[in-house]
Amino acid sequence: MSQFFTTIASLRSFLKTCPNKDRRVGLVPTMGALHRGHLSLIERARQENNYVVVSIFVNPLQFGVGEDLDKYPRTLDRDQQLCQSAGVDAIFAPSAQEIGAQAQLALRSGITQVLPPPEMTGVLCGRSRQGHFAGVATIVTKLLQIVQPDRAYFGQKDGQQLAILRKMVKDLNIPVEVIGCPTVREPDGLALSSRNQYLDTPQREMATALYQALRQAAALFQQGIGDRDRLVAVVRNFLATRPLIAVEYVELVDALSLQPLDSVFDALPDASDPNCTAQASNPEASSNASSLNSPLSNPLSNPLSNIVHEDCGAMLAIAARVGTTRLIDNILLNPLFLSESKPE
Ligand SMILES: Nc1ncnc2c1ncn2[C@@H]1O[C@H](COP(=O)(O)OP(=O)(O)OP(=O)(O)O)[C@@H](O)[C@H]1O
Ligand SMILES: CC(C)(CO)[C@@H](O)C(=O)[O-]
Ligand code: BAL
Repeated sequence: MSQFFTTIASLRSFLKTCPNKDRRVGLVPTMGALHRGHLSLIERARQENNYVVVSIFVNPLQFGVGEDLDKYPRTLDRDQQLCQSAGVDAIFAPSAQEIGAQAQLALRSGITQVLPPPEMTGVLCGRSRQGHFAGVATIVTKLLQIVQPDRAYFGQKDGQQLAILRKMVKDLNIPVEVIGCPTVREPDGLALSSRNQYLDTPQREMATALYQALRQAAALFQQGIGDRDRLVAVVRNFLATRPLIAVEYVELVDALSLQPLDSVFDALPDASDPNCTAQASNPEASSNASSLNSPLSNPLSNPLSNIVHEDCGAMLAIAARVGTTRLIDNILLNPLFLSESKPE
């Protein structure tokens, strides 16, 4: 039975009743309107912890003025049922007042903020969504303080967010392990997203082009081409033929630092980062690897062969409007594997 909490005090009391010895708490932060992407995070948290907490909070701090805060889908009853079936122990669904985050940052929310480095927030989505990642970092810090989990789970679909939260946890010495989880897709490849609900039928059909375009670039990479301009061009050319799609950006960046790359092969591992230096013999990491059938995937001939963590390497990322709906997607390009769920 999933317990349901709307106050910080009641959630904390519940967590205190969980036996401390061998207690492992996994937190899955969400904005609700749960789908199979969220469920994959919950499933992973279930496997790795003995208590799973899911937070459901549509966070005003991370919405800009004119964005979709008011119309963002809110499906709490259904979310509760899904959490129940997925074996979630506690759902935390506070009001904005309870969490102390009533207003958007741009409207002077009056809250102490966590500001990620501008180098990471000034690129990709940060260019058009000013203040968004400060809003995310601030609320995630609050959730981590409230729940104090051992592990927190985030999707690779929001790759910039994942990189920024990894950096935040490291820089602020927050005692939690950030776990990145692969993007879950519809059978035609579209990344699951709560905002897909905004698409009408023609838009939904065309939205699948985002992933198809990324796959074109992945195919080029499989031939050993890591050059930024060529990878970006193949994505842009593919999308240019889709009238309902307006591209905001297509960029190749380092998946951890988010800095622009001229080539996939410039995404060198950070030797000080244990996430990036796990050996290829690590069975868990190796099992995530999907062969690229490329000479580059030969670990012996490849200087990046020790990069096995699923969100290291280069990230080829897209943001685009499909009609009026803004969608994002990305793939990881890494000589050893693509960290992607394949379309079913
Ligand atoms: N398709 C997906 N696969 C894996 N994880 C996902 C997927 N979609 C969302 N997530 C992850 O779920 C967590 C909660 O995301 P959120 O509630 O914003 O859902 P969303 O579908 O990303 O919504 P939005 O439409 O706002 O982008 C985030 O860590 C996000 O990366
Ligand atoms: C991490 C998060 C729950 C913070 O509000 C949100 O940005 C999301 O759903 O990705
Ligand atoms: N999953 C990211 C939430 C947002 O776009 O606000």
